[in-house]
Amino acid sequence: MARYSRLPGSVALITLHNPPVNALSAAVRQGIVDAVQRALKDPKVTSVVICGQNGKFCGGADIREFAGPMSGPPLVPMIHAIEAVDKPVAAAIEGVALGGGLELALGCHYRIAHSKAVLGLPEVTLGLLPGAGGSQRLPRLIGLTAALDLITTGQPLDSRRLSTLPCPCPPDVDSLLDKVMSKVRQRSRGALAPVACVQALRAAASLPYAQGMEKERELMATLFNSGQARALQYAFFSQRVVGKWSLPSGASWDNSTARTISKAAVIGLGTMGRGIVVALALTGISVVAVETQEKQLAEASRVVPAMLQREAGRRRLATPPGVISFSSNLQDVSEVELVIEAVFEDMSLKLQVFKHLASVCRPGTLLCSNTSGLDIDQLAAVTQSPGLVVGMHFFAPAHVMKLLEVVYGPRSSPEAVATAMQLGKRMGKVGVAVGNCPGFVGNRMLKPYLEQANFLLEEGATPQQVDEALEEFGFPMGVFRMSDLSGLDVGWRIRKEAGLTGPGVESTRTRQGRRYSPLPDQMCEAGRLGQKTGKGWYQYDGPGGRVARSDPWVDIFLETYRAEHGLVARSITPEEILERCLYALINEGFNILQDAVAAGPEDIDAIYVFGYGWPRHRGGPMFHAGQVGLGRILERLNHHHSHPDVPHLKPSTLLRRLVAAGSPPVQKWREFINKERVHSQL
Ligand SMILES: CCCCCCC[C@H](O)CC(=O)SCCNC(=O)CCNC(=O)[C@H](O)C(C)(C)COP(=O)([O-])OP(=O)([O-])OC[C@H]1O[C@@H](n2cnc3c(N)ncnc32)[C@H](O)[C@@H]1OP(=O)([O-])[O-]
Repeated sequence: MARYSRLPGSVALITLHNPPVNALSAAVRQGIVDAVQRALKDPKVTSVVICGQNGKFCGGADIREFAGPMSGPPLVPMIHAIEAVDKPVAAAIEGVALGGGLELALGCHYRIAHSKAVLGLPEVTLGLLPGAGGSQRLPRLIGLTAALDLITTGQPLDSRRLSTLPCPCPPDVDSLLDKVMSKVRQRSRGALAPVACVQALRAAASLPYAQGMEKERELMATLFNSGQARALQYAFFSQRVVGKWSLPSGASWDNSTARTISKAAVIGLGTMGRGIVVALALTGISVVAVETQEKQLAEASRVVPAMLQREAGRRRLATPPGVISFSSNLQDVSEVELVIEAVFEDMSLKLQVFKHLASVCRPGTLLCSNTSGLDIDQLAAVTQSPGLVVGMHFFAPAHVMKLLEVVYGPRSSPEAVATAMQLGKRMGKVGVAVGNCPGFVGNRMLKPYLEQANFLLEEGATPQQVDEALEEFGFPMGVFRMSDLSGLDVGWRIRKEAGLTGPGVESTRTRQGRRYSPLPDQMCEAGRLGQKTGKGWYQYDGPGGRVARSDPWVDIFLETYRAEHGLVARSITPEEILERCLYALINEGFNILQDAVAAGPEDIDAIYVFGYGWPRHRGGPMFHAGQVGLGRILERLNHHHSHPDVPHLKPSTLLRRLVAAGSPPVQKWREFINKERVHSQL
């Protein structure tokens, strides 16, 4: 027989009871069948354990029964039925698990054995074979070679511990490990942990257990004390910290209520708009996708459903995607709860769209702009409810990239911010609430970084040198390769709109009172817009080509430019490239914290890790500043700033104050900034 009992809580215990070895007699089999049924029916039971009475799991089929006609439930379907139940079943093995006993355990979902337990399939010694699934399940569990040995000899085994087993390896183990190592190094450039993981597994494959453990200990000690582990753990927490957003008004994630959106609209179906439509639909939201240009609308109606299908398939979604309806008429957004405008990055066009939306949408509709840096307040000002306007700055491709900057203005309501943040979360984004200023956080910091990269070209560096230094640091792509990918004309248009370049603007190296490098403008004027034209800072196989090769044209172009402006090329080290580009970016990060555009360093770091390719194992720019040492950053900024031809590196007041306060760790900066603000030091 088999006894059924329910342990305190939710575990059902089935105890085989048939002394002396709990052989699987007809009565025991019947007992197991009944007990399993009971466990399944009891809603309080969530898992089942099978064990044997008196410290013996089971000695196998009852050999005595073989002599006569079989009665009771047959063993094979009984074990099948156990394997098929949807509550987890574990075999707790003490003493022996032999023959049918081990086959019963193999049908369970988990097996746990006492160190002194003996397991085996001795049927062969009785002129049989393991006929209750043992010959089929065991090789699947332990591999063919070991199963062959066990089943053909019938020899029992001690219950082995993993530490006593050799590591099963393919014959070409070294080439496998070499291949994985080079893949890992390429994928996670400069990251220590993935490399150490491969080294630890190499030790498992090639060394006895004790030596393998020693290697594991050594590797772990190195990782544990590395800055990278601290950076990655910081990145883990900063991702969570940004979800707990707060606004200067005191509104925050825990005192603001978000609306649940079920119907939304996207205006403008260029690259960004299409990605946003897909991202929304993937969450189950019904989307009205509006595009007024006929050609663009026809193309989007063809491309977007395919994108959605591909992405839904890739994510194996539980929720079916929302329905997308395409329209050329802005009037069709009148019934939605939220609109995301994603038209061309042109203020007058956006203002026009917002005015139109304000008249078409029903009162209370949230109006969001996917701008990468334009003034949200200006857009809010042309609507009846400025409180319902926020920026939702997505990153291309919008259905893939994790970052979402949620931009609030002084008039944005907590409800609007909470709704945009919650919507971002539903889309699987890392939403970061940021204040309104040109470029918000990400692009505002990018500007001095790009400026320094251009100045470095003027002073003697090549695009390759700059890119190599940045890629060596851990960026997936250097600044010039990235610029070729996204198109040089994007920045050109913005600079033209800002009056920095274009017809009538004098070609000097100082514009609007600041040093300016016209190099990128001149590249655009020469038709070199990047990958799309097959030529940019690099040359490609043709328009749309992906493989960047250095281009002698660019070298001559730079030499001519330097000659025209009387600049003498000097040799520039990778260290200087990193200092000039990264410290400029970091310095702007301090200005942003000082201006309260970002609530804390974690917000900036999450933005850079999730949206700008900052290597995660370096935590983010602000964390990196802490690791380099704030004093050192300040000293290098001062050094470069004092040079007459390296402008825009004046150290931020906040950085100076932090250094004066003894460079507190990054986790203390928020508190420090708040205190300084109270005492009006910032
Ligand atoms: C369509 C068909 C489907 C078929 C399904 C096939 C299922 C399966 O693959 C076939 C099997 O399991 S084949 C089975 C595979 N299993 C095996 O071959 C295991 C055979 N058993 C052993 O090797 C040893 O008995 C143990 C190591 C279990 C205990 O050793 P120990 O502590 O020195 O004790 P001890 O002194 O040795 O025995 C004590 C008493 O128990 C008695 N008894 C024991 N097993 C019995 C059994 N299965 N049955 C009945 N009785 C069994 C034993 O006779 C003795 O009785 P007695 O009246 O007091 O004299």
